Amino acid sequence: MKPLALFGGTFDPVHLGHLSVAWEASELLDAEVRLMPANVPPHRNAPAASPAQRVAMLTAALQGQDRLTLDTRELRREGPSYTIDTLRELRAELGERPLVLLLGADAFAGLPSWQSWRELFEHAHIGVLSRPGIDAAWSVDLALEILPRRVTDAALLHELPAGKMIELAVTPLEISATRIRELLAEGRDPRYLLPCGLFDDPAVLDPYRNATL
Ligand SMILES: Nc1ncnc2c1ncn2[C@@H]1O[C@H](COP(=O)(O)OP(=O)(O)OP(=O)(O)O)[C@@H](O)[C@H]1O
Ligand SMILES: O=C(O)c1ccc[n+]([C@@H]2O[C@H](COP(=O)([O-])O)[C@@H](O)[C@H]2O)c1
Repeated sequence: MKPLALFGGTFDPVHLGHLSVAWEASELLDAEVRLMPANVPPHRNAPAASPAQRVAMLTAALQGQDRLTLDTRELRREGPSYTIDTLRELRAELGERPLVLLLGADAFAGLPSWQSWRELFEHAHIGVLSRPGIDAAWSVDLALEILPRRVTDAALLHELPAGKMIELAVTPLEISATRIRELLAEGRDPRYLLPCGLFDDPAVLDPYRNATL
């Protein structure tokens, strides 16, 4: 069965790195991919843009195609947006349909600090997206949990609802939201690091202009 893949993030703002790796993951996994903004990202400072502003940017970014869609379920939940809560909810909705949680290599390296992280595999597979500049070294905890779960054939993820891990070698794009926020705060214009839909409304990037970082 075709998997549903979830790509969670702060998206403060969404950039071409996010879109490109999500698009390639959808091709490599033959999966529907949903971008899912976190309301209160658990392990970082509050985003500069509000949930409504981040949704407006994501909506603009996703125009003109239907392979990548938006899932706003975490924005309806108060408190830290723990991924385990989202996966429990989705698993109850999906029955046996395969679910893949997509994580950049940096987020994946920090997985053992996530809420109930081992339980994530009861509800989903994990797809790890390569990211430039991120060392592939895993902590012992992570390696012990992951190595028995690792597969290289994406077709296996269509046959089981959850429990496997796959590494997805995507085109390296050294773009981060941090760098984009820095450029905008300096009064610069990171036009070609961002999806062109974000320039339809000049006010959409205001949360980052003249900001104190
Ligand atoms: N260029 C990229 N290549 C691969 N994965 C990425 C890239 N940018 C972001 N990701 C992944 O996208 C997910 C959401 O990331 P997030 O919204 O925090 O973006 P970010 O660019 O890492 O932001 P920030 O610089 O604010 O931390 C994470 O799993 C992250 O690892
Ligand atoms: O569940 C957790 O404990 C947890 C801890 C850190 C990050 N996450 C999720 O990981 C995704 C990427 O987070 P971030 O901070 O890199 O944007 C986003 O969906 C977060 O909600 C989840």
